[in-house]
Parts: sequence; structure tokens; C-alpha cells
Amino acid sequence: MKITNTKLKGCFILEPAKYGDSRGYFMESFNEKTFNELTGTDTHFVQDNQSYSTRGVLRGLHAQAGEYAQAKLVRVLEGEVIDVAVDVRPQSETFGQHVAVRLSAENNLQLFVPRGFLHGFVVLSDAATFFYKCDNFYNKASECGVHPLDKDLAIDWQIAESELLLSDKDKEALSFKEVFRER
Ligand SMILES: Cc1cn([C@H]2C[C@H](O)[C@@H](COP(=O)(O)OP(=O)(O)O[C@H]3O[C@H](C)C(=O)[C@H](O)[C@H]3O)O2)c(=O)[nH]c1=O
Repeated sequence: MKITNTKLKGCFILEPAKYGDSRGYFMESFNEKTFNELTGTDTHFVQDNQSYSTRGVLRGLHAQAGEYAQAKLVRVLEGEVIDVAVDVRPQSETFGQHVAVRLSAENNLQLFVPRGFLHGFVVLSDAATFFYKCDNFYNKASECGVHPLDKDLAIDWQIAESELLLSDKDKEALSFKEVFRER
């Protein structure tokens, strides 16, 4: 397992070791001991999520607030996405900054999104199966979101806006400044 820092403290890109042979390949896609040693965290995931989306679907930017905040380890089982994590940790020096990482079944990369981040992704391939581990349970009442095309965040989703497909919830999401007005 290789780990790479991003410009956002605690947000890492991980690449599992892949063992190929004449049959195909094997990899440990996740190992708690290895993960915590490499990230220097004491993370225990409790819920796995999976979603399937066609090209242009954008899910996000979401987070759960307060005691139900979730760290996520995200990866793509099929297809390709641009995955985005936005730092909204109140005291962070990189508050409001984001990373955008191309994750695909091909490149086998994973992104660790710590608690205190907004998260979202857009599908670039014809379809994508997205899989992620969460270190806290789903709690609908704690859900919060920011519009993914927010002008202040200025995220480059690398796809024409005309191709995007958002849920009504995401279309109606507040702007970054409306959600974090006190900053
Ligand atoms: C997140 C979640 C949702 N649901 C139910 C609630 C709805 O009936 C249905 C679809 O939920 P939603 O439209 O919020 O799904 P996404 O738009 O993919 O949301 C996710 O999108 C971005 C990428 C994230 O990082 C979050 O994990 C999550 O917010 O699944 C559950 O039952 N459990 C869950 O953990």
C-alpha cells in the first residue's frame, strides 16, 4: 500500500499493492492495521456504501455534521470519476480549499477524506460503481451540503455543465458562503 499526502492535512491518496499473475490479480483493498500505520490515525470503519451512476452524475457536496461526522475511504470499482474533498474544518489553515483526484478501476487509487470535509464526485466514464467505507453511521438529520458548482469553491469537475445530472437536493443546496457565513 502506497500513501501520498495532499495539500490538505490528513487527506491522503492511497494505492494498494496489486499482485498479478496468469489468472488475473489479487490485492488487499483495505487492511485496518496497514491503513492506521500509514495514516497515523486510529480509524475504524463501520459502514460500507456503494453507488452506481451513469456519466455526468454528480453526487455531492455532502457531509454529516457534529457527532455524526464521517471520515470516508473512497474508491471506484468500475469506471472513472473526479473525486473532490473540501476542507471545512473550522480551525484549518486550508479551510475552503479542495483537492480533486481522478479515481478509476484502472488506476486503483483511493482517497481518504477525513471528518470535517465535504465530499462529492462526478462520473466521467459511461458508468461508475463507487464504493466507500465510513467511520460513522448514516444519520439523515446530520446531513449538510453545499452546491457543487459554488463559485467561491470553483471546483473544476472536468465535464461540461450541460452534461451534469444532480439530485433535486443537490440542485437546491446552499452556497458555501451561506452555509459557512460566520467564517
Ligand atoms: C448516504 C446514505 C444514503 N442513504 C439513503 C438515503 C436516500 O434514500 C438514498 C440516496 O441518498 P443520497 O441521495 O443522499 O445519496 P448520495 O447523493 O449518493 O449521497 C452520498 O453522496 C456523497 C458522495 C457522499 O459522500 C455521501 O456519502 C452521501 O451523501 O440512500 C442511506 O440509506 N444510507 C446512507 O449512508
